[in-house]
Amino acid sequence: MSDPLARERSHLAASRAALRAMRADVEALDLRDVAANWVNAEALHHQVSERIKALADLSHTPLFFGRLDYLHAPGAEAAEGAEGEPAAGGGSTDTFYIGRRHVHDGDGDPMVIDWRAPVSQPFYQASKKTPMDVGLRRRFGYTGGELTAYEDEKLSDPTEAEQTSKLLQSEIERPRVGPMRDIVATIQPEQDEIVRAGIGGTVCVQGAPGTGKTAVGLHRVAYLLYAHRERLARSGTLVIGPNRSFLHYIEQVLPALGELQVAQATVEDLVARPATGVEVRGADSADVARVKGDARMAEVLRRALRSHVTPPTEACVVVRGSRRWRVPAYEIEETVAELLARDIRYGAARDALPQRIAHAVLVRMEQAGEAPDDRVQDAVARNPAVKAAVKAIWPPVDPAKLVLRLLSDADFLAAHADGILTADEQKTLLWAKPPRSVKSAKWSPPDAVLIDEAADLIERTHSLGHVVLDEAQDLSPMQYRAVGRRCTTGSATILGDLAQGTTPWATSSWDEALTHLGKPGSTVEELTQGFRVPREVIAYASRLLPAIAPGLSEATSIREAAGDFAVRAVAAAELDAAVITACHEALSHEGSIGLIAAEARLPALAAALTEAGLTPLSPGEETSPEARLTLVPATLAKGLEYDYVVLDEPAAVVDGEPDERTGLRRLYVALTRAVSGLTVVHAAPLPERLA
Ligand SMILES: Nc1ncnc2c1ncn2[C@@H]1O[C@H](COP(=O)(O)OP(=O)(O)OP(=O)(O)O)[C@@H](O)[C@H]1O
Repeated sequence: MSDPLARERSHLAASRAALRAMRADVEALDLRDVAANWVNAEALHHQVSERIKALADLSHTPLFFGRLDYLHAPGAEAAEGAEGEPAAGGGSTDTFYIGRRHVHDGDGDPMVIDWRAPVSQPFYQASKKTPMDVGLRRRFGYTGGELTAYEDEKLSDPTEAEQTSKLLQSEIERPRVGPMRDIVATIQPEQDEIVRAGIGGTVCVQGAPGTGKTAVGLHRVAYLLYAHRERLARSGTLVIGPNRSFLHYIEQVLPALGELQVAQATVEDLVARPATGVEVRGADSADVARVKGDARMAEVLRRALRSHVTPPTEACVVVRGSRRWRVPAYEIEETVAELLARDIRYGAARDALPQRIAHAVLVRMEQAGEAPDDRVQDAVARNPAVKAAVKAIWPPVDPAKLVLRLLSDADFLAAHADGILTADEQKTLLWAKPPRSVKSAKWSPPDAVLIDEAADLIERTHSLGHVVLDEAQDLSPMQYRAVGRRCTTGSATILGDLAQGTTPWATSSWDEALTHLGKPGSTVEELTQGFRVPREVIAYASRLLPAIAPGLSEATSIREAAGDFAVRAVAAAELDAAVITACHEALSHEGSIGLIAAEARLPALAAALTEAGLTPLSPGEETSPEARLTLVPATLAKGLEYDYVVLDEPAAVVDGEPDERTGLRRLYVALTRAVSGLTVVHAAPLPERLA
């Protein structure tokens, strides 16, 4: 077989056979004798069935997408994950095929190396300048699961010129259908650096629209799970996104990379039941939400909580048998002062107090010649007199009740907010009509965050091993704190774009956000290469940058296709019809279509679409060849992308927001969703900067 393509195809066939054999091996496992008891057996069966699922050979996802021929066998450290004699297919012992998962033959020798293994890294990082001991890098092209092409770079050959990869380019240009897909075959060097950054540190990524932030964050989770599997299996990982439709859009990326265990949530989910026990049914005006989301609220809550601690006024007298033991008030007071000064969690201090009082009793017993042991101390700690004293001094506090009182009792609020919040701010916080109970209160999302903060002051929140926070620019300081306390002992990947901040409290600096997250001084990386938006379209959208985020650099576009771009002015009476025409035009192309419009325009557009026989999908709903058009409220467009975008009435999108800057940022988001074409249709004048 001298034809290289035929040789590669035969390696693919052999690898697939090896994968089938691996799966058959697992399926054939006899678990009856291995598991000692029923619970073990259940757990084992579950593990095995997960493993069988993970070993499925998916015909539409190529088993490998690249190959590296090293000049020398890689050292032991680099070869981790590639143990055994490497693939024979390439004829050399230093040839490695790179794929989504590890595949080995019957002797345990690798046929395909996991893209996350150290040996695979040069596939993403090596260049003519730094060949990383790689002689040949080969990329494979597939058509419907068939290996049909390959492309070589002789990295260590000085006579060969650096060239851009056609396969890479066609992958980037490929039309989008359905949910987000992985980019494992084409991760770029600057992206790879973020993906493989160590688990110890938090990384923050600022990037213009379409620079791959979301993609990088998801691949980073997959990488960390590979490199620190056991640790993260114990502590857990979580991806946080702005809303359900966004999470739905990204939910298949990690499973496609073989990672089925990563939880996903919105920030609202984090602090909703069961974390706080309250149901969110209300909403706040921007003014109220801004004060509630301010970091100073943390100090108000802390003060309010600690105000429940009341120094004892009388001695604690414990009766045991015929004897009475008396711990004087001043002694208990000293203990209380010491616990307060230690600044441990309110609940932990409350748990410690009975033991401390009991210890004081024990000291007296010993002084009286008794020889009490630990059991006596425990019994004294549970004594009704001690319990009553603790209840009076350090009463249990319910976090929701604490927040309820702060928001309804002006004096209580003033007592703890004076010097922290202005009188006006305090007034803003107070409910006009205080609810009667925690249950009947119409809690808003910012309230739930306050309750979550209070709950953490009482009892430490469980920390995960790694958290990815996407669209991070939109969080309030209090929300950052809520995310931060979920990774106090772990690390985080923070992804966002300051120009796309559309909440009134959107952050203006990553350093500030990182401080609220509890990760001050973490590295901030910037991505500027755009993979989504065509050049002309990104240039048009970037006209808004000086107004919405001065100082941020414009994204470049590495897409070769110029893209379709049109701005159409029509008479007001023609607007709906012109939008429908633009949708029909878009539908004549391949791929997904997004019609983005202001909330206020949705009913009219939905009616016009229905009349035209076009039934639109909702954001996050899966597109299919029959249904490719989604009607997207501008408020939900963030993070999503469509091949063709029709943008309805920019002025209405701007007017839909409380202030102009937020409106223009919303418009910037809407303008940057298109992969292949954008048509702007308007009747009202365009915002000045676009006109
Ligand atoms: N290295 C790459 N190879 C191929 N496609 C890529 C690459 N990086 C990103 N993309 C694609 O570019 C598009 C934009 O990526 P992504 O959504 O991650 O960008 P983003 O920076 O999060 O954008 P936004 O700021 O709009 O949320 C996606 O379709 C993604 O798959």
